[in-house]
Amino acid sequence: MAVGEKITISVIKADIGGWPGHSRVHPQLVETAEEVLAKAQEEGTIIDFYVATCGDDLQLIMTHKKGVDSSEIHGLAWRTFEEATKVAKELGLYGAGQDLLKDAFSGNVRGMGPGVAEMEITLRKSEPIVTFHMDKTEPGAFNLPIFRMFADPFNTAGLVIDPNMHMGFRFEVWDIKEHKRVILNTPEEIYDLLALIGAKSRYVIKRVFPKEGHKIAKDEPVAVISTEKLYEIAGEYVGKDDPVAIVRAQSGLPALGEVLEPFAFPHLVSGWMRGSHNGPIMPVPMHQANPTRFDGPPRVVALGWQISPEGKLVGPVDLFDDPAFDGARQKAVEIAEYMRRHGPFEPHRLPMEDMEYTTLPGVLEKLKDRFEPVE
Ligand SMILES: O=C(COP(=O)(O)O)[C@@H](O)[C@H](O)[C@H](O)COP(=O)(O)O
Ligand SMILES: [Mg+2]
Ligand SMILES: [Mg+2]
Ligand SMILES: [Mg+2]
Repeated sequence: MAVGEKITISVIKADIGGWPGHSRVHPQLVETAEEVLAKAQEEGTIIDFYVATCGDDLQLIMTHKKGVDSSEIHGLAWRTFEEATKVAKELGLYGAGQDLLKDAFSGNVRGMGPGVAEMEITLRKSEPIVTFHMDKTEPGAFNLPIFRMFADPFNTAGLVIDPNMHMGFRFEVWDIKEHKRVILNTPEEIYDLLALIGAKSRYVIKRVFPKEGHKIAKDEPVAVISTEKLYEIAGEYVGKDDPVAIVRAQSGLPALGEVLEPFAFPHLVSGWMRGSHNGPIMPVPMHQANPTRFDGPPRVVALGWQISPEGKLVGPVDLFDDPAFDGARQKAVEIAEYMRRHGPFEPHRLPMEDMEYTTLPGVLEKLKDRFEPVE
């Protein structure tokens, strides 16, 4: 492994049991995952790994040479989750195995419950990356911050003043209902992009790419977000997707501080209690990523890394463990209070269309026959 060679970074995550309720991951699950991954590292399957947590989600961060969608790496993640699920069951943790929706692994964890963000990149001389980890929300929660990082000159000064970024970026957007995708160029198609990604429960940013002429090849992602939709897999509400993302930084890409800047504003996301409420996303260090109030408010953790020339993960640096984000946390508390005062009313509660994927239709079913025509 050396600078200029291809390396893959995979973040694969699943909720395999909460402690207590849906609030956090028990340390024994982290230890179990570490043991399985350490063995895989010894055997040479992966180069390096780190086991992170956000709320009740266990997150495996791995570097390797097997490319994206590798059955070996996905199989390793699946086995790791299975081993940790055994421990979750022994401890009687809540919702043990919650996100493992299929019984047997079939080559790829996509569509089986876990969330996946992976990118294969050509290692730069110095490779700073940030992995983001969210709990109690959905992939569309990344739309606003990723847009700001790569397309908003009021967030990212480099778009205006760095000749290496001035040409803008390309956004791959998925329509997660119709299972289609489109690539839009910024800055020229910013309004089209916003027309889609403002509808964050349907259109989600999957990847960001550089444009022709950038130092990084045009087909190499500079950001990738997990976009799995659990309710479509399970056919019933089994918790939110709780997405993850990987973002590369510096040297013709947003600087580390430009990557973090969008989270100084705790924007409203859907999720929170029962995946059914809008609320602010609170940027927190890992030790504070434990949703409590009304099972929330939703959290986001940012871990900073340098990838060494050998492909090692040098880190993590817990980036929101900084008083510079105290204001955002305080603002999130204020917004949480304001939203909570609405109780079961929209727009705190999600609109009916989004409630279809929760347990509410089960409640409405019993009223069905009591409706009569209005003259
Ligand atoms: O959204 C939630 C959990 O999501 P998650 O597991 O983090 O994907 C929680 O608010 C639960 O929906 C809530 O605690 C009720 O849980 P159950 O009692 O139905 O398991
Ligand atoms: Mg859970
Ligand atoms: Mg969760
Ligand atoms: Mg979940």
